Amino acid sequence: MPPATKKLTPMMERYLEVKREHPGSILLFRMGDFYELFYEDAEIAARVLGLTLTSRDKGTANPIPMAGFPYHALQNYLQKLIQSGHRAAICDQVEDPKQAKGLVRREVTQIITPGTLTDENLLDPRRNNFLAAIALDKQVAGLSWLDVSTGRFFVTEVESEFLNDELARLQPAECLVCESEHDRDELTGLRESEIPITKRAPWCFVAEECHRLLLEHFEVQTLEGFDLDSDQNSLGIVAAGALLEYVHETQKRAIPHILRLEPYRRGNSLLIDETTRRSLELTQKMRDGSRNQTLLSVIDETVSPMGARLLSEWLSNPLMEIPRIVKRHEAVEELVQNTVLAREIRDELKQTYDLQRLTGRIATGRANPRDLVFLARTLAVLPKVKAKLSERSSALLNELEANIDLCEDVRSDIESQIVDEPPLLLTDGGVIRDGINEQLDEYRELARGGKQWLAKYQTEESERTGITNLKIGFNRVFGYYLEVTAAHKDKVPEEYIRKQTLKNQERYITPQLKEYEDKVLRAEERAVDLEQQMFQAVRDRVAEEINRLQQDADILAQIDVLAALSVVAVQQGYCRPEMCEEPILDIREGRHPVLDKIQPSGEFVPNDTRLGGSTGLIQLITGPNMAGKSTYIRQAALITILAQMGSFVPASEARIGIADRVFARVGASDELGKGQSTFMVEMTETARILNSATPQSLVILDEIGRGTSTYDGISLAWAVTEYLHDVCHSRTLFATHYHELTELPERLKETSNWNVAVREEEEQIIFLHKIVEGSADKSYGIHVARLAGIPPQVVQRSQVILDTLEADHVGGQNKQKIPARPTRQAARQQMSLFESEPHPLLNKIKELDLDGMTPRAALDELYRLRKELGE
Ligand SMILES: Nc1ncnc2c1ncn2[C@@H]1O[C@H](COP(=O)(O)OP(=O)(O)OP(=O)(O)O)[C@@H](O)[C@H]1O
Repeated sequence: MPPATKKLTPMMERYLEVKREHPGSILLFRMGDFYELFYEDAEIAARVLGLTLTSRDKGTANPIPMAGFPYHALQNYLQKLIQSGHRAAICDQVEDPKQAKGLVRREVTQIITPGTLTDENLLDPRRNNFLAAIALDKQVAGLSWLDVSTGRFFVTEVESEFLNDELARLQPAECLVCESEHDRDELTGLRESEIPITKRAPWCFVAEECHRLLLEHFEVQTLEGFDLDSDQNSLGIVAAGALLEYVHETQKRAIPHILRLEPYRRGNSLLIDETTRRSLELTQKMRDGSRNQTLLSVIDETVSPMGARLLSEWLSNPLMEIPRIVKRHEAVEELVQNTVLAREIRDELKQTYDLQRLTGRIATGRANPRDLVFLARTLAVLPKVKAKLSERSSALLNELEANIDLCEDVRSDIESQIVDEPPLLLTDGGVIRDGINEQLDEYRELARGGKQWLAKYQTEESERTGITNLKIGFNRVFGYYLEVTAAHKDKVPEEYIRKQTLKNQERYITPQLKEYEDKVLRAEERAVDLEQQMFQAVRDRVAEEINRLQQDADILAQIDVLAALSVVAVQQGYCRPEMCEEPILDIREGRHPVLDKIQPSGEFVPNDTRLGGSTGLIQLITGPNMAGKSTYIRQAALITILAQMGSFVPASEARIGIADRVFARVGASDELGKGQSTFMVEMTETARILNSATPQSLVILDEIGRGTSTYDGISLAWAVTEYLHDVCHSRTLFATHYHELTELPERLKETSNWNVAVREEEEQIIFLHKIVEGSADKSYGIHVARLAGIPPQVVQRSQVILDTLEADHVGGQNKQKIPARPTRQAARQQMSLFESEPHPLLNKIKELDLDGMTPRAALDELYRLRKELGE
């Protein structure tokens, strides 16, 4: 910031004023054709955006650091700023510099933050970009989330302990919290996550004010119409109000496309906590957070961004009510059976644009001419989709078809006025069609035909006055003029007004020429102005129909998802699951959807899974490392989730009892950075399962108790299984290496032993990946260690130790001592046998023709070899 004593120019004064009003944002200050940054902002921009750092008032005692970029590169630089975790305030010139008296007025027209992006260049088309807000009470949290680009706005209240699960589901791009609540324990998870947090002043979270803001925005007297009771949902309303306040502040314009506040009820969908979501890799890979090789990536066959976002929502919120699930299954089935229909519908959907985000831009007045044309093209698809869906047998497809609003009026408004291929920018002109506005046609005619008129005027005047060499010229000072040489001076008519006298010529103007000049010169400008007005009128008219457009967007998204699921079902050979209320899981020839897709066709070994009903509730799965235990237990969870989201499942047959929650505790997650030990994390997660699992839940456990001493581990795993059996009574798949646990089925009637078959061939183990009844007798861990490249010396040594331990275990009393390990030298020699080149004598021995030698010759050879060795 500048030293107080320094006298600044009025523009820099304005800059500082705006900067003070927007603390925490990088200020992009429009100056002519550039956006300029000053002081610390310039230094940040130089670093983050790679701009050259220069200075204003160079050579003075206090030069101001400065950096800038051309205005048309704004989107590019904004993207980099946002991605590097900054927020940007865009300060534009809000009056025409030509008409400005004095300094051009500049105002911040938008604040860009990660959660309030609306520009399509800054958004991932296949993901929602949620802004979330949290309001805390003692045990409850109000949570609200909104995608400003589409206008979808939700609210809920959750017990604080489930806040992280909800955030993991939503993956917001930015989260608002009250600055006085920022450090509270409930927000530890949020603080440790990568979600950018924006602290807001406590006044943004005042309940009455938040409530008032919502009423005002939706222009309603009460929120009951949204199925929200102000009292019961007060914390949710605080969060929603605080969120809306922030959106107003950053968008700086009306946001009429936010039409509804939808209450979200946690209990209505299958609950999947944060750990489970991560462990099962539903939408993100555990290791790097990428989308590749996740469940979402293998089922995402959608052809539109709206469909892609909805599919991800369905996957994140699988349903609980059978009729709703079955309705989706029926629709998918109809499309599976009619692949031609599915293909044709998808071909139509490929012609659509992102209707939800287009609508958002239209409503906020940010739509450009192309957006309107894209909207019209999307609407043009509606009658075709509607026709294809007419008279279908499934209820959902029928319902969607019936609700499609063709919006022909909107489309004809656009098509009748806007050209088919308009320029991106209104200022380029040529947006509105010819022949619909006389004034506009005249301007255009003038602009195009101006030169012809001048030529005609010149000829006419020349003939009329007899000035044969009369010429029309133009200069910047007084525009168009008629030029007469000295020889014809006396023929100049009275009405000519002399403007300039040169050595050999005189220059004149006439009222007609001026009138025409005025028209020609300004025609283009006026045409553009008029086009702008006409375009805005069309846009405003379209904006009045947002409700209908959003409904169509939602319908197209659903059709896209259903068609995509049908394509997956056909391509991957999925079956329609039968849903039931009883807590059973009966999967025939089930496959892991991701591995099945990435492995070469036919290599994945299908397995049956049967839990509940007459079969026991709990399966203990033992078996060698690498055999496929984790894969098998995860596939059961993934199949349940797929079924409940409305998809077909990778199996030949499946009967699935609705699950209220799916829990997966799989391996050690990398929480060490968060100050917790691996074992602590494992136990915390297990505690959570035991405290929340119900007889409707499905529990997937992989290796409980591994992070502590063997006996502690076994004892914990044992007791956990008993608790799940006796108290939770949940369907459970438990993969373990503790063979001791295989005694459990003798004591717990709902428990059975399973293992993954392997075949031993000579030294080799062949993994068959087949789950069979009974317990495994060996782990083959050492074998797997060898496959993984553990040094042979370690492998051998571990085999010796294992043999001793096993003998102990079997022998009971007479504890054997683990044999001492080889000395270092011996170990080294042993190593050298494994690792270095074979000794040259070995080859000589190998090459001896023993059968062709006499005993004497053999003895001689032996002496010779020994001598050589001695040397
Ligand atoms: N049913 C199957 N068909 C084909 N390949 C499979 C199958 N199940 C597992 N695999 C392959 O075996 C690998 C190991 O599987 P998985 O991780 O499930 O083994 P595991 O028994 O849990 O091992 P560990 O006990 O070491 O964790 C998988 O990455 C996959 O490549």
